[in-house]
Parts: sequence; structure tokens; C-alpha cells
Amino acid sequence: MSDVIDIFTTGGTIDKVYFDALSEFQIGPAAIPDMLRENNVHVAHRVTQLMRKDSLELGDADREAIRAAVAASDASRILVTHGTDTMVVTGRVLAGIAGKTIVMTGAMQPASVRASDAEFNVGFALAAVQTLPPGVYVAMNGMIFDPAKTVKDRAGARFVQEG
Ligand SMILES: NC(=O)C[C@H](N)C(=O)O
Repeated sequence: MSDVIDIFTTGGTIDKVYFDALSEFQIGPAAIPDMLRENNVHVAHRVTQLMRKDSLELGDADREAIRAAVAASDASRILVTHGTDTMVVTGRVLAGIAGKTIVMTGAMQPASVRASDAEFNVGFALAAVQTLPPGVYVAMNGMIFDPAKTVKDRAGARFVQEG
């Protein structure tokens, strides 16, 4: 097992950037490498961009590809950045990968805009992945959630534990 934190990016709003010519947001390159460098983060890590998709567009094959990448990693600590709309769906697919701490995070606002929750969530998730025992977690807005018992409250722009 490697001590390096494997970071897999999949897209989602965290990676959206504004394309002026089209007057719309599209998913750009992964935001996390610049974010970690600018914040002077020296935790050993490597970043792999798996896909650039809004999580509403992820299908079963995409989720299996994410699962395969996580399962194949030699790291015991894995961070997955992901769109928030279906983060818990992918989290449930990742359940059952034994012996790894897998933390998912994302953002309600793109990392490229000023009032974004992206840096806070990534910092929080980076702490969580280094301290939590093996399992799959959603780390968002200062809270840790079990994807099996969590839903996104779209109106409230937050995650909510069920039951
Ligand atoms: N905040 C987000 O990431 C929402 C976006 N539609 C997604 O799930 O990819």
C-alpha cells in the first residue's frame, strides 16, 4: 500500500469554468492541482482526471470506471471530486471496496468563482481522508456523511442525513 493520497477527479460543478463565447459554464480541467499548489499543500498526492462530466450525466459504466480506478489504486487513502447531484449514488457504488478510506467531495459553486465552497470542501476532505478509518464518506460543508443514508437537499444547497 502506498502512503500517497490518490485523488480522482470526475467533473461536477467544482470544475466548471465560464466560457464567455457561449455564455455558459462548462467543465474544464480539474481545479484541484492549482488549488493544492496555491494553498501550499505538501501532503504526498497524485491527481488523475478520470472524466469531465456533470454528475447528472454519469451512467452505470462511468460509475463502474470510477470504482475500478479506486479499487485498482495502490493507495489506502483516496479522494474523489465529484458533482454533488449524484455524489451519494457513486458513493454507494464504491461501498464494499475493503481496506481503503474513500472520501468524496465537490462544490455547490465552481472553484473558478469567488464565492465558492470548493477550497473549504477540498481542505476539509483532505483532512478527513487522512484521519477517518476505512469506509466511504461524503465530506461536504464541514460535515461527514454516510452515502447510504444521505440525500442532497437541492433547495437548501446542502446534504442531509436521512433517518
Ligand atoms: N454542484 C454540482 O456539482 C451540481 C452538478 N449538477 C453536478 O452534480 O455535477
